[in-house]
Amino acid sequence: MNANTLKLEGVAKTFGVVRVLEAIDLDIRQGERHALIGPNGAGKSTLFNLISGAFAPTSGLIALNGTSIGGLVPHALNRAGLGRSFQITHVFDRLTVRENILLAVMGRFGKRWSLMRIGPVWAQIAEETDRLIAGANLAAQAGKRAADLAYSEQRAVEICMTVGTGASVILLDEPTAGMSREETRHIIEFIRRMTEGRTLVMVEHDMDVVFTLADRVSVLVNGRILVTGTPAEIRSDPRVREAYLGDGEH
Ligand SMILES: Nc1ncnc2c1ncn2[C@@H]1O[C@H](COP(=O)(O)OP(=O)(O)OP(=O)(O)O)[C@@H](O)[C@H]1O
Repeated sequence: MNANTLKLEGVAKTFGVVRVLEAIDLDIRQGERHALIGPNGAGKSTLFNLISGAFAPTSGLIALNGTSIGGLVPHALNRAGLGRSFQITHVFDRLTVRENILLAVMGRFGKRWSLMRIGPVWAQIAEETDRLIAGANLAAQAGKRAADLAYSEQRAVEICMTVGTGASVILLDEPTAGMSREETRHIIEFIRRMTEGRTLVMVEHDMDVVFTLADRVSVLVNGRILVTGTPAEIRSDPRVREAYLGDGEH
């Protein structure tokens, strides 16, 4: 049994002649919250896209619980227990908050949309949907169309949908992008609650979020992992300061 939920070994990605990622080794441990940070253009999104199956690696191994997943299509990854939320919101605008989240939870229970939602499985689906809605403080919005929500509320719906699929590894791409301080504070608490007992991998620019939420942080610079460590280790690492935190950009 492999203790590392997600393992990357020698992962590289080139686009044409451009080598974007090189020799990436990364061990994401079961149950940890792991942040990927780095200066603009370091390769964070590319790495995230490789892990979530949007791109296949040019070389190297990506394994989930000891099984290679490199190059699997997203729905196959989903079945393997990996759930991804996107930087660009992927909720269904015309459906209500509850319907959106219900859809994600239904998928987990292998159910399709139906008007006859009776029986023990549907009761379980409804219960889980309501638990997510309550956890995200979305009860007052449950009957509203997703299109009519504030941006931060749409992001919360999206995170509920990702968690609702039952994924044991949750991937979040800049979960607080475009949010106010207050919204950010709220969503951090929400993510913390929702990922309890699961593994979280996130790309995040906001250092307050990273240092508050992450158990470990990997710093990516020029397509390579410069260092992986606890927030305290990362904060005090002179290489990180030089390469990233000290560049005055963030
Ligand atoms: N499809 C592509 N074709 C060619 N080059 C690409 C492609 N996607 C990304 N790149 C290049 O790869 C490098 C890394 O990009 P990436 O978006 O992964 O960085 P990032 O760390 O996420 O940056 P940011 O913080 O600005 O989002 C950049 O130089 C980018 O121009």
